[in-house]
Amino acid sequence: MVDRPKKPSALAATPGLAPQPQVNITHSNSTVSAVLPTGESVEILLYGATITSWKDAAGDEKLWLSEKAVTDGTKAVRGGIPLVFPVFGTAPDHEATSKLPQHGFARTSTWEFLGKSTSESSETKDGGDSSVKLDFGLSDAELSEESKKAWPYSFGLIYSVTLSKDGLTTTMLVRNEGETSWDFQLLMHSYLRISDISAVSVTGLESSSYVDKVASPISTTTSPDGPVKITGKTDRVYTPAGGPSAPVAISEGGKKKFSIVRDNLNEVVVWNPWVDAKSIGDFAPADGYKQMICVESGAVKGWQKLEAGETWEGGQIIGV
Ligand SMILES: O=P(O)(O)OC[C@H]1O[C@H](O)[C@H](O)[C@@H](O)[C@@H]1O
Repeated sequence: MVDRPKKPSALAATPGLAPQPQVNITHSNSTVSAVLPTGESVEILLYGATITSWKDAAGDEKLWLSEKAVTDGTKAVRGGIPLVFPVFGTAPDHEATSKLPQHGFARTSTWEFLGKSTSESSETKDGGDSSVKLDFGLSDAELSEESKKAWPYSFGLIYSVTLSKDGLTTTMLVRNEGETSWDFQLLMHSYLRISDISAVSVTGLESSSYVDKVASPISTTTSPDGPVKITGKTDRVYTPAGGPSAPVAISEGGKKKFSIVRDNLNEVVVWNPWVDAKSIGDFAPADGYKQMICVESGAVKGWQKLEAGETWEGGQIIGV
């Protein structure tokens, strides 16, 4: 060993590394999971970059996942946070995306894990990392031949999932890597876990224009000046009057459970299939609709246009 008589005393006293998040790739490379030193955790399936679990420090699950969710990469996951891109629903009248299946290909493509970054916060007493950011990528190179044929554009997506003790942030960067312009829709389809839908109310959607997809014919109307209660099958696309930065809050029994703030995502889709859940093959238990509410942040009204080389970014923070 090299003798260092002039070794700086600070070096000699350097403490061990502060607690770091543990990030693991498990299940034969199909899942990425991270646990903060404070106990919060997240799990992301590379298939669809679908967040399938998000737990708080006490181990309580925040997301609803169907008991019959298929997680082997053969079908979009029923629950968690699937990603909708480049089309919301189907768009038979929109030439460029008309050949794509419902909600596009992002949720049924296998993403690449690009790595993690951490950040420290003085709030963490022991100086450990207070958040972890996990990045995932998808480009046309990774698409199935079928998807490439249906949507023949060059693109790059970077999806970042940031877990902190205060909540979960998901952001998407969309880049046009090709030489022609194209347009897209995008949605973060969050299935939030609640205990009893009859006790839930949603604020932040008051006096806002919304498309009621359950009404026949589908109609656009303005919501009343009060919280939204779910009392039957609900499928609505709101454009909240307060804009993306005004929180949409989900309370249960008067207690706030989630608060969602958006960036560049102007719409909020509220979905609960109610008793029709029994006709959704991978939705279980059939009365599981009582324990979930989808409050989804998206850019789904009209289209986001990207010229060659342009980048677009949008995201949400789900606070607890
Ligand atoms: O069954 P999926 O294709 O996963 O779609 C589930 C739901 O997604 C969104 O919330 C749409 O607004 C609904 O119309 C749709 O039923």
